[in-house]
Amino acid sequence: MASASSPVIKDAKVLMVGAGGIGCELLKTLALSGFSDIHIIDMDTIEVSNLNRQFLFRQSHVGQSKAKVARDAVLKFRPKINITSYHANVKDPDFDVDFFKEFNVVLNGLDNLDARRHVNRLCLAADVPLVESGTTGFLGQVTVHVKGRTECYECQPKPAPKTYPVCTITSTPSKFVHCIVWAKELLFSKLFGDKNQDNDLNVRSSDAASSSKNVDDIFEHNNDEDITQYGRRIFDHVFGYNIELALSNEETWKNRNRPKPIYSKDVLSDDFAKQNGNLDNDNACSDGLSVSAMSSLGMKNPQDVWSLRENSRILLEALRLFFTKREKEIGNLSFDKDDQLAVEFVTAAANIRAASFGIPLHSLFEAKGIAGNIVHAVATTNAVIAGLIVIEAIKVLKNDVNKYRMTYCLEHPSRNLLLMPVEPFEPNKSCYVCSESPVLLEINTNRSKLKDVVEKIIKAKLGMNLPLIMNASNLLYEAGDIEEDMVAIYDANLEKVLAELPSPVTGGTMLTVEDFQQELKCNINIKHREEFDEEKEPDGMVLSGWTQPASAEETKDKSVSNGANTSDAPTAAESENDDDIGIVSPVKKRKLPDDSNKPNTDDAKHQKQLQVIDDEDDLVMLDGNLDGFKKRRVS
Ligand SMILES: Nc1ncnc2c1ncn2[C@@H]1O[C@H](COP(=O)(O)OP(=O)(O)OP(=O)(O)O)[C@@H](O)[C@H]1O
Ligand SMILES: [Zn+2]
Repeated sequence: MASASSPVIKDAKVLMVGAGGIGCELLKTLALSGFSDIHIIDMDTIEVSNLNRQFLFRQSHVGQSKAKVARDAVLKFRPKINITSYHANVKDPDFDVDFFKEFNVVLNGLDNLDARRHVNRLCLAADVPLVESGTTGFLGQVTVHVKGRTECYECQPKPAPKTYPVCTITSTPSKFVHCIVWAKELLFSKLFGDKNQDNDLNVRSSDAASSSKNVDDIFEHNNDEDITQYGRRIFDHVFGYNIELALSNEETWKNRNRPKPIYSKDVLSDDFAKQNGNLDNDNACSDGLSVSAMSSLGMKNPQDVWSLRENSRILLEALRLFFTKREKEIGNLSFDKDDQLAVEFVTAAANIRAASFGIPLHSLFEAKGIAGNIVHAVATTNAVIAGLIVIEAIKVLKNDVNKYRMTYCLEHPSRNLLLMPVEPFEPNKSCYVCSESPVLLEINTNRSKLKDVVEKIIKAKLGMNLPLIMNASNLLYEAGDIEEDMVAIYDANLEKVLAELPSPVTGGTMLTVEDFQQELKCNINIKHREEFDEEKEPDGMVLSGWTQPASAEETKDKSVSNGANTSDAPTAAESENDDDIGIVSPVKKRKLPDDSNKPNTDDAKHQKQLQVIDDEDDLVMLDGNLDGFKKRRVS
C-alpha cells in the first residue's frame, strides 16, 4: 500500500461526489491518508437528521452547504491541503467531460441511481476511473470501474436503490414509502419520542430567524388544552400550516405537483369529539400494546384502505389513546412495528400526507409492511466503506489492475467473514453505456407507440432524461426546452416511424439515442415481436441486449444504496441469505481482460500472512483470490 508521502497520493487530483454519510468519512480518510488536492461536489444543505453520523457537521451548521462545511471541518486538522468545494448538483453542465478529465480518480458517495449513472457516464466519456460505493445499514459495497478493464456501473441492471434524500421526506414526497418515513421518523418521534432530539419535522421557512425553538413548543401538549384540541392543533400544523409554508417556496414546485394543505375542519366536523371513539368505554385493558384506535372506532379490517376522513379519525384517536392510556411511555417511545397503536398512528399520518401530495393511500396492513422494513444508516458501515474506497483509489492511482477488488460488507458475518472482496467483472459486451453494440429492443410495433418507448425504455431503463432520437439523419424526437408545436411534430414523427415499420419487422430499425447531458449515445435495434408474456414483460417490450443479472451476479443484486438513514431494507429473509454471499459462485466470475489470471507475487506475499483464526470475535477478511478461500486477519 502506498504511504502518505507516496507521490501517487500527493500528486493525485481527486473528485469526490457526495458529502453525506459516506462522503464525510471519505473526505476525512482521504485527508488523513495524505491526499492533498480534493474537489468535492454536493448539492445539499445539512439537515438535523444528518448529525448522528456525518461527523464533520454540527448543530450550528444546519442549513449550510455540506460540501463547504465538510471542507472547512477537514481544513481545521489538515490546513495545508487543498480542498475545493462546490455546492452544486453534479449534473450541472459546468461539470462536463473536460471538468472530469482534470481528475485522476472519481469517488462516489451518492445516494441515488440517477446521479450515480450520470457520474458513471461522465467518467467513461472522460476516461477517468471511478470508485463507486453504497451502504444500507450494516451492508455496503465498494466497486471499481475502469473503462475497458472492468465493468462500468451500468453493465448490469440494478434494482432501484431504496434510499430517500432528506428533502424527499421532509418536503417533496412522491411515493407512499416517503410518507411512511416521514410519519414514523419525524412525526411519531416528535410527539411520542425524545422531545430533545431535534428532527426535521418542521418546514424551515426561507426566513431563517423564525426557526427551531419556539416552533418546537408547538408540539408540546399544554395543560389547559383537552387532548382532542391538542390533536387537532397538531393536525392543522403539520398537514395544513407546514404545507402552506412549503408552498410558499415557489422554486420547489416548478416541476412538481403542488401539495394541498389539509386542515382538520375540512375533513372532520366540529362535533367530531363526540363521535370519535367511545370516551367513557375505551377498550381499556391493562396491556398498553393492545390499545387500539381501530377497535375504539369499530374498524376491523386491516386490509381496508381508509378514506381521508377515516385516517384523520384514526390519527386523532390514536393520539388520544397514547396520551390517555400510555401516558407514561410518552417521551420514550420509538416506532415498533409490533405496537398496534403506533402502526395505526403512522398509517393514518402517512395516508393524510399522501392525500395532501396526491399519492395513493394504503391499508394498515400494507403500511405496516413498509414501515417495518426501513433500515437505519450505520456510521461504522460508512466508515468501513470509506476506508475501502481509499484503498481502491490508491490501487487505481498506482495502476495496480490485478489488485482491484469489489468489496462487499456483509451484515451477518459467516465464518468470521465481514468483508468479502471479489475480483471485478470484465465489461459487459452488450452494455448500452460502455459498449458499442446496439441494444436490441423487441416490441410489438403494431401496438406500441414510440412515446411508450421513450418513457419506458429511453427514460426509465436507459436513464436518459433529455434524449434526442435519430433514425439515420432524421431527428425523431428531442426532449427538453422545445416549443410546444415542435413537441407535437416530434411526437407525430415518432409515431410515424413505428407505424411505417413493415410488420412484422424482421430486420430491425436502428435508432440512435443521444443524451448530451449524460454524455451517452447508444444504438437501439428495434425488432417486432408479436406476443409478450404480460407477467414477465409487463411493459410489452424487452431490451434483450441487456440481460437480467444471472445467479452468478447474486452479490451484485445485493448492491445497496448509500448512507441514507432511512431506506427500505432488504427484508429479514433476504438478510438471512447474506450468509451465503461468502460463497457466491466464484467459478462463474469473469476475469479482467488482461493478465490478471496469472498468479500475482504481491498476493502470494499476502497469503503468507494468512492465518486461521478460531476466535469467533475476530474479524477476518476473505482474500480476493476466492479459489483458495483463505482468511486474512483484519487489524
Ligand atoms: N446529483 C447530485 N449532485 C450532488 N450531490 C448529490 C447528488 N445526489 C445526491 N447528492 C448528495 O449525496 C449525498 C448522499 O449522502 P447520504 O446518502 O448520506 O444522504 P443524506 O442526504 O446525507 O442523508 P439521508 O440518509 O438522511 O438522506 C447527499 O449529501 C446528497 O446531497
Ligand atoms: Zn457498462
